[in-house]
Amino acid sequence: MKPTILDGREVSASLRSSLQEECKELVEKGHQPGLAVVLVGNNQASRTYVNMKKKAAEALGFHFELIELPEETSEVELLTIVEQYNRLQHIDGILVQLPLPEHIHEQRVIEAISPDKDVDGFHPVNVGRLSIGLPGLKSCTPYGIMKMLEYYGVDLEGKNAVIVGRSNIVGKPMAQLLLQENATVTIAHSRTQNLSAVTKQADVLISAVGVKGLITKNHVKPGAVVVDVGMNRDEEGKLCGDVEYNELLSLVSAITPVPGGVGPMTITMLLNNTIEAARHRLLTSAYSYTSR
Ligand SMILES: Nc1nc2c(c(=O)[nH]1)N[C@@H](CN(C=O)c1ccc(C(=O)N[C@@H](CCC(=O)O)C(=O)O)cc1)CN2
Repeated sequence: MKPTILDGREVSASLRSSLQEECKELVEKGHQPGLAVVLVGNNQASRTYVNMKKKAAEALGFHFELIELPEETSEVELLTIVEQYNRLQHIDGILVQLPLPEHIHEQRVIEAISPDKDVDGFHPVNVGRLSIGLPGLKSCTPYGIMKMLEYYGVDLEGKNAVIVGRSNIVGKPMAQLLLQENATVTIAHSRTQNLSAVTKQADVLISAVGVKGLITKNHVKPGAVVVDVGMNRDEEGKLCGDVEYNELLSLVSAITPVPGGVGPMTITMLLNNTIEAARHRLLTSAYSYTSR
């Protein structure tokens, strides 16, 4: 039987149309959701992603500000800008595009963003809240994967979920989200012994490593659901994931393509988080929207 292709563009289109309605409601209440994105330096891929964020945010009706800073920007200058945006009442979400130039300490910058405006979900307060099941802003890529699995009706209850990769941005929050849905979760990583023996246990296998061709048919149990978070380039410069997609089509029950799988969900969940942040600030803060 043909596998279900987990189509991130389709899921994104559906979620974005609901988010557009939610944005309209907030505007009618007197507040336009505001997103500020900071781009430091000349990384071309980062510039592409930031432009995609701008286009998506404006299409929904958000107020969007792009703060472009030169490669030589110091950490102190960047921290000062983040602190300014923390105080701006018309800004609900702040995102600093990663990676940052090497002379800037990424974690210090992440921690400078107010947790209430941390639409990437990377601040330790949000990470901690996720780990104990409290509401908070969630990391966009794993949150998007959960939305995708929900859209396609993938049952997680009691299932073996194996995540390959233990990054703070994808692997670890992915584990927390799957655990919340009662999956039995394993995180494999670069020191895992006999990786294929571990991944073959997976009903749901998520690869978030960034190594082209890492996951082959020898790593996958027949009928598994496979989610590819990898963003790699092949010899011709074409975008590809961690998973040997074509080889797995006859083996799996569902699979994400690259491009067109997880990637679009990352930006959709950023939009979702900005709306969540705006709603939360509207409910909890005493500030007046007229003070903009
Ligand atoms: N502050 C952050 N920095 C980075 C994040 C992040 O979530 N927050 N994630 C990645 C890059 N990223 C968003 O910033 C991102 C990557 C890829 C896509 C995407 O839609 N990819 C498309 C293909 C696009 C292309 O052709 O190049 C796809 O997979 O279909 C969206 C967002 C690192 N930095």
